[in-house]
Amino acid sequence: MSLADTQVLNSPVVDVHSADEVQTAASQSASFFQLAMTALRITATTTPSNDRNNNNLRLRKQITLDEVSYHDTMQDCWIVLYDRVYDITGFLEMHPGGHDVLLEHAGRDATIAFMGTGHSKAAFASLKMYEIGELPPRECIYRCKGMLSATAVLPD
Ligand code: HEM
Repeated sequence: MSLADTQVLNSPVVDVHSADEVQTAASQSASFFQLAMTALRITATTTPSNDRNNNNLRLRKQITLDEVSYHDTMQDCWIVLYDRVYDITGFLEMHPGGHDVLLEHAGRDATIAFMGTGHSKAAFASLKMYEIGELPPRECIYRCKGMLSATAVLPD
């Protein structure tokens, strides 16, 4: 190997870029970063698994059981299912199981009755339309930190 070859091998690799190239690369990686962050945010708000155990990132109005209890009539009917509060006034007459079973739980937690009647996935999905808030953490019994059971069946 000649001396010239040794010098080439030992010389540091110098990558020369113009200021424009550097700027373009920087702005490309910045926009990639923004894109990635946006994707993360979308995933965080739409992935059900983030919604478990009170880690939900969607902000819901907190409504106490006491407040729910005032809405217990045919004209103003709220129920609680899996710690979420639903205003089902407009749904009473449309319920395939009849309005009376719903009214029996007006102003109360209806989760156990709802569970026991084996509702379909479609019924679970339709809950979203009536959701108006959630119980404060101290009143939650299904979506609590450390909860081991029931999480697999919770609606989103
Ligand atoms: C907002 C809450 C509720 C929604 C959106 C809802 C929705 C539905 C839907 C879509 C069905 C038809 C079958 C199915 O797709 O599963 C159904 C049936 C039924 N629901 Fe509900 N339901 C609600 C709350 C309740 C509650 C609290 C009870 C309490 C007992 C109840 C009792 C029944 C019964 C007994 C049936 C069966 C009717 C039959 O097949 O003859 N539902 N419900």
